Amino acid sequence: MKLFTCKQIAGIDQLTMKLEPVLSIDLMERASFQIADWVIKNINHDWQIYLFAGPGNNGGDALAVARMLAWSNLKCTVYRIDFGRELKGDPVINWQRLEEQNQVILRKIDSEDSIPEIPVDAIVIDGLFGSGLNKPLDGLAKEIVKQINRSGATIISIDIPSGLFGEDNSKNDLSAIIKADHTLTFQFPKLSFLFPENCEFVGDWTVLPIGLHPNAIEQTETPYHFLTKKFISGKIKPREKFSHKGTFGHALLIAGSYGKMGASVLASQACLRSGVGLLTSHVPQSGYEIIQNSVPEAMTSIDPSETVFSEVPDISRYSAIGIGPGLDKKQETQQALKALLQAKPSKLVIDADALNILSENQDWYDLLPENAILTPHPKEFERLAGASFNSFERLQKQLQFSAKYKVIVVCKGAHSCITLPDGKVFFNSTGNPGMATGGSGDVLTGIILGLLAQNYSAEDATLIGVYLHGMAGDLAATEIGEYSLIAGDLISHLGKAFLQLE
Ligand SMILES: NC(=O)C1=CN([C@@H]2O[C@H](COP(=O)(O)OP(=O)(O)OC[C@H]3O[C@@H](n4cnc5c(N)ncnc54)[C@H](OP(=O)(O)O)[C@@H]3O)[C@@H](O)[C@H]2O)[C@@H](O)CC1
Ligand SMILES: Nc1ncnc2c1ncn2[C@@H]1O[C@H](COP(=O)(O)OP(=O)(O)O)[C@@H](O)[C@H]1O
Ligand SMILES: [K+]
Repeated sequence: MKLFTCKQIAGIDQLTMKLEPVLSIDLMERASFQIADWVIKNINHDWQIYLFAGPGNNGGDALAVARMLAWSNLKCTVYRIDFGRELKGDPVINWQRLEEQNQVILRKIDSEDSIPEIPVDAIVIDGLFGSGLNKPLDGLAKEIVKQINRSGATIISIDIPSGLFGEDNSKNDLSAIIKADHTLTFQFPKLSFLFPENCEFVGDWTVLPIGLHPNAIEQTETPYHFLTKKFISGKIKPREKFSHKGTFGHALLIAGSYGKMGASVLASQACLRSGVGLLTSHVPQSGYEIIQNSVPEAMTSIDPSETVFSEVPDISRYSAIGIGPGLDKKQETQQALKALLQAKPSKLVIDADALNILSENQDWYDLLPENAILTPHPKEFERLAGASFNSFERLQKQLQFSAKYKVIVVCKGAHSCITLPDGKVFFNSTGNPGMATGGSGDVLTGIILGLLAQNYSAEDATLIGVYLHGMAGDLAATEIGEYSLIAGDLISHLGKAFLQLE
């Protein structure tokens, strides 16, 4: 699914009106109906509803929603912010319709004194400002936001929490943003919803389709995408009847050190469960029995060192290489990693300590093979590319890194963010907090490696791998819950995840 900036969404609205065609007031009615329908289905009807309406179309939505909720006999009061300017356009029509309906209490807020006290057991519907916000809120608008946030009431924001920008909030006043419990957003999630620091404002979010025109969406170019099941399913290749293990590639995994062999075991098992033909796990001598006993399907390549990775094996027979989980950062490992990069493997996934070694030797970045896949978590990315003020800034750094070194970067998190050298960005939609547990990342490395070895392109191996990994986590969580989920559960649910994508 494409993701757009608020400005682009406004353009898509305009195009939809022309192409469908549909009048703006009717599009607002359609959007508002979706909100009202969700509210009616999801809230306690005995509770008092406080709707806050701003001066623009977000306020217009709130006015229409109030009318629709009153049809269902919900107890509504509308508070319209009055900056002393005349309402314009569709909000006027919706104000008139509300007056004519005469079932909703209508109030204006024109000073701090007229901001209502809101009881804890109320529902607030926030239609103050939407995608048309043009500067941080201040004055009366900010006071209303603060009062709503203080109330402890359940807050439902229309389209976007008022005060939050859809993309960059680096310069925003964070004390002047609604902290919603739920955000009901039209047609596309806004980019800022996908950044962890905005979770306190956005709460849970739901996308409500409002029938924006497919041609308008198609015509509007964007680098941003949200991974969907349909998109990923379309990339999975069926296994041909006469295929054999040679068809599905031979992966080499360089992982594990004395005391951290679990990383090698997890990544190896995940790689095998991802459909690879053959896997060789390169381990230090002390890891030999461990890997043989726990992953009998894998072949082994034994390092001369007792404890760490110190020497690159002959890489010519492998279709793809994964390196990093549990590797440690000893001097001999650092030199062996450099030697591997100098050998220019054509398909490479780099994770964990291999990334940490790289960040301590930044002059090696130029050795990174084109389309290498780097899978840092945010801290590892910070070591690679420097600190960022927030996730939006980090995304800019990630894009620059991908473009400069022609590599794919996966910055892992709740919505893992994938950047490609050509500037495309993909956010993941699967996964859950149960996956925030040691070894989850090792599993991802194994999955991506397995797909790469099967000759998926670096881009597809990354997108499928990240999506599948989160999906396995979601399937595991439905069975055993998030608390007890451990990395091994991701591996045991990979098969079911593949089945859902076939
Ligand atoms: N997406 C869709 O498909 C559809 C979208 N729809 C809805 O439209 C919404 C977008 O509406 P919108 O463009 O009218 O902007 P909105 O957010 O109401 O705010 C603009 C108003 O606020 C003012 N203002 C701005 N910043 C301010 C500030 N800091 N402090 C004070 N004032 C400030 C600004 O005044 P100005 O500064 O321009 O004078 C202007 O009056 C969108 O979120 C969705 O809910 C649906 O109805 C139909 C389908
Ligand atoms: N809250 C979350 N929601 C979804 N996925 C998550 C969440 N927390 C962590 N994950 C996923 O779990 C993995 C954790 O990787 P990482 O931090 O490298 O773990 P480790 O180093 O322990 O293997 C990543 O793929 C990340 O996207
Ligand atoms: K809003």
